[in-house]
Amino acid sequence: MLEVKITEDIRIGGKNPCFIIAEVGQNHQGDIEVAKKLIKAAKDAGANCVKFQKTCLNEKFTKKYLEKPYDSPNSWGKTYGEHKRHLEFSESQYRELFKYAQEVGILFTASAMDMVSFDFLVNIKVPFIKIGSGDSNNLLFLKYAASKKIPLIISTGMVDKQAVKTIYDIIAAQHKQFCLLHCISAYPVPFEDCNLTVLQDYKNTFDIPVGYSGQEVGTAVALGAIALGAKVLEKHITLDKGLRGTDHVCSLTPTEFQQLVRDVRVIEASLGTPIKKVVTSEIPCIDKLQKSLVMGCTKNKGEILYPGDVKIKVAEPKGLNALHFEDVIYKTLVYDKKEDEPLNEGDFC
Ligand SMILES: CC(=O)N[C@H](C=O)[C@@H](O)[C@H](O)[C@H](O)COP(=O)(O)O
Ligand SMILES: C=C(OP(=O)(O)O)C(=O)O
Repeated sequence: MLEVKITEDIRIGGKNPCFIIAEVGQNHQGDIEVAKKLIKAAKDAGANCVKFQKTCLNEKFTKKYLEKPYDSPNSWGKTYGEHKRHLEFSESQYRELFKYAQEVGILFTASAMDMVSFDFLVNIKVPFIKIGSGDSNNLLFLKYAASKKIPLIISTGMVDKQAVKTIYDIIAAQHKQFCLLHCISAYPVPFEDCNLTVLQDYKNTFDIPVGYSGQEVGTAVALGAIALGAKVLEKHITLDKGLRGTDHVCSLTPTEFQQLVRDVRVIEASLGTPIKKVVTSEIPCIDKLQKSLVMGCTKNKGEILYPGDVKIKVAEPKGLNALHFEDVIYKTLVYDKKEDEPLNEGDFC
């Protein structure tokens, strides 16, 4: 499988650990100090990257859409435009956050919600750009993004497999430095809609790293994604799930995020090899509790071992591994043997 190079030291895919993105999105409430707290929380939780959402409102939305009333407990204004303006950081605020993330020591990026935002992110030199599910049908934008040759992580919510193949073809025509994330765009996603096994299909279809962007509640599904081979994992992070905003409900607190990262690393370590074998750590238990072949009764040299004469027990010293039961019966004893004595190679012929 191809690897995607994010920095000199960080690659996605292959045998590299899963790349974990803490998605701040708009959980900063439009407050740069909250945004900084979330950057620090992402770093402390062990995420590889912290991500925001960069939008140029007039590029992403029509004027009419921005004038639409947004009457919702999650709203920051009377209209959708007012709401989004409250949540959008300026370019200089983005630079400040980028610098802060560098000071804290965590990769920083954003999803580009339109071409103007894409150019801005290229300009400030983020290591890669995320394209969210809102653009999974935006073939013009995808072509544009591909032409810029910057690594991309692309979510695939709100479209079917045919469209995902189209996304793949568009980017792959330019380069293969991109990942596709399985994603269901609902806030929160009901568990039965997560369709996590899509990841297996992505893995079988595409020769690039695939991952998961999860909008469901909690961490269990994300961990399932790791077991299914996700090489990128994105989850929202929040300081408080009770805050105003559409995404808090499906976000993780800093403590939960930290637990998630820890659990991801445990699962990765535990996936190991598909070849079933006895491993070194089992030897003490083999020595202590694995069963072996012993005499079921006392018999003398020259007598035949019938099935009822051989028993399988935990013994000290050990006899032959009990898997050899069939090899022993109907053989002739070459020594006298007492009940419970182990049976070893050389004891019969
Ligand atoms: C599809 C997409 O962009 N989804 C994003 C990423 O998950 C979300 O964060 C939205 O920006 C958010 O849910 C919008 O909420 P509101 O409409 O209340 O600002
Ligand atoms: C919408 C986004 O992502 P996703 O589709 O993965 O939720 C985003 O990153 O802005």
